Amino acid sequence: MVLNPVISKLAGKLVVLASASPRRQEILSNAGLRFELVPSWFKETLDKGLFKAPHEYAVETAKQKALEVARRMPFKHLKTPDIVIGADTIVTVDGMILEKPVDKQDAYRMLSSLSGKEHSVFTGVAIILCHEKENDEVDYQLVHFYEETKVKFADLSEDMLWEYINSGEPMDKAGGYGIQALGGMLVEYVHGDFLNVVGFPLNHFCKQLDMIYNRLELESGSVHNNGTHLILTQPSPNLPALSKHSSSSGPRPKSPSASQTNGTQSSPSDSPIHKVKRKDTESEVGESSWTLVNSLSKHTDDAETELRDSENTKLPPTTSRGHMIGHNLTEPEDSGPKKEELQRIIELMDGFKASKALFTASEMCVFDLLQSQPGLDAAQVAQEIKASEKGTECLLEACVSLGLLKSKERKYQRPVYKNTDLAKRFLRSDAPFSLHGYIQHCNNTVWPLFSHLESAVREGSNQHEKAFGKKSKDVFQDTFYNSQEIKLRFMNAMHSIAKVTGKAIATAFDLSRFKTACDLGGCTGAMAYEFTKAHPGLSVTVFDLPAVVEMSEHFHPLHTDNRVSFVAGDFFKDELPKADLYILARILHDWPDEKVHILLNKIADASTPGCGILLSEIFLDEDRRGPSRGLLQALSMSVGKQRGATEYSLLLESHGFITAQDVQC
Ligand SMILES: O=c1[nH]cc([C@@H]2O[C@H](COP(=O)(O)OP(=O)(O)OP(=O)(O)O)[C@@H](O)[C@H]2O)c(=O)[nH]1
Repeated sequence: MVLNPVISKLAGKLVVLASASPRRQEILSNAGLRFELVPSWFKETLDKGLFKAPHEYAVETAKQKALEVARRMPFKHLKTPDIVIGADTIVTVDGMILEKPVDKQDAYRMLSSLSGKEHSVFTGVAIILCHEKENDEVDYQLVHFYEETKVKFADLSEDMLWEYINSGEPMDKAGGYGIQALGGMLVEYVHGDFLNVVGFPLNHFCKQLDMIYNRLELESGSVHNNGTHLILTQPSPNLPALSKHSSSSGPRPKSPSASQTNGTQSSPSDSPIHKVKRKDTESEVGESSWTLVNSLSKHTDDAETELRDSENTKLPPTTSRGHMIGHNLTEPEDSGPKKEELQRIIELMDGFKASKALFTASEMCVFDLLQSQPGLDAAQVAQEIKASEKGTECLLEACVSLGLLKSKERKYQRPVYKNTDLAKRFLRSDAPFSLHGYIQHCNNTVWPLFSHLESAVREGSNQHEKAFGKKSKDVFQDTFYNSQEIKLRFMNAMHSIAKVTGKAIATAFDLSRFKTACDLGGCTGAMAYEFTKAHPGLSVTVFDLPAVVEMSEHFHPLHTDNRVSFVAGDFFKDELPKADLYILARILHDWPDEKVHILLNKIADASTPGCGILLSEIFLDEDRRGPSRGLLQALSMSVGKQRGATEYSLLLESHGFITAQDVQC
């Protein structure tokens, strides 16, 4: 029996703790985790000046410790672990990073700098999930996070300091003290996770395991954390007769009681669903980010977020590990371009080439072909897709470098190609989680719009006319979408996204009290089917434009479920079907505030107390500096608007809905 069910998810897996720290070993084994100990050989010598914030340094060191072990084990231990855990603890005070003291004098300098002051303890943690491939290569999926705890020291007399140093305790401990032993006597208070100070943030670790094993699993696989949030809201019980309000398009008067009822939100500890948490209060659990690393390349799509997050806590660079020399508060001299900086810029410059290679391979049905005929060489593929041999070879090689295809070298023969697991799961057109439709939309609609980005920025308007020769005001109703082919393509895109994300959205909240739902703009019904699959007592009405409903039949002939029905109408003009729960998945960002008010007004009119709205969108950070995915999408949006959680909550509140729960999935 283990107390935490997520720990039990690791039973039967080869879990490796890449740490020599006896405290980390003790914390994890006390929690019931069974692991093998392989201390990391990584030397903690990263240049602190490269990091904008101390936690970035701790996280990077943790990553390097874990990666070193993950890479070494298959060769030196002749086995590949399933999971490798690395950690690094540092102390920060007065703009300095303190690690383990190198000698007594160093310990004295550290401890006297902590005397009478509050300082921060950061532990960066890296969890590496290793996936062995058929060709003996290993793919590494990297999850990393950090935790911050504030600790205040009492004023320390010289006698106390030296007595403590002479005890020998400080020497192998970050900041020169061990809070769990004699060092505890020096401490006035601790704000945050105590075990984080000792060397391992167990609670945050379990939450991450939960994310990995319970929350992000999509049937047989997992999805990348992409910054999509959901809000579940319900009308404030203190607003009487919601449905009796006039249906004017303006906001309803805000109820002063609406925000008070927020106090009843469930807490992260008693529910898997996190309560609404603003960025400025998030430090209790720190930040987490996900990076996918394969054996050849590193996709750092969250690097930008990390750099942004760090800007609030700039540290001057220290010159050596944990030493207090070099209180340099001025900018360091520019020593020329750093490898990491250049790499980031090059990744950005090349990003469009990677996208276009993926789109082209997908359009030319390369992934479908290699699914039905794995092991073709470039000439055979070229013949099948009716393309030049030279061009095909380049495309196949590019796809290999992007982790979409695998190639096998053969003696005196040309290499042969087959799909990677990623391509099998997401890129072939008949895969259950196929993104083929969405990729086609990106290639044929989004790409042309982005090629006119400069005009869009200059003119502040959408570039449909330049890109497609047709003006577009209302993308869903105007001439551009009147073509059957384009409409079908758009529906295909929405269908594939709904299938990939639907289960996570449908299961993010406890919806057991809702019996009927209405998926507004529910398109092909893919999302509705995920809801009925996940909730046996729920019936869902898909409400969408007549032309969409008519064509939706193409998408669900095999999945007929009598709990999913379709109603045709315009949600801005027509009466909405009655339901206990209204689903708004990827809808509101398409519209300006005036239109959103019209729609929310109509939902409020159709609602009775106890009804809810489930909102799924990419939420911008409160400072609107991320996530990039949302901000980049905004560049090609015509009339819509990307918003943050607070902005959405205020819009909902102005129509009498309180934000009950917010969850990221
Ligand atoms: O109050 C306490 N604060 C810190 C510690 C221990 O300090 C070290 C921090 O060092 P690091 O993160 O570099 O880890 P290492 O010991 O070198 O082990 P690795 O092999 O994992 O690099 C850590 O051991 C904390 O437990 C403490 O005990 N009390």
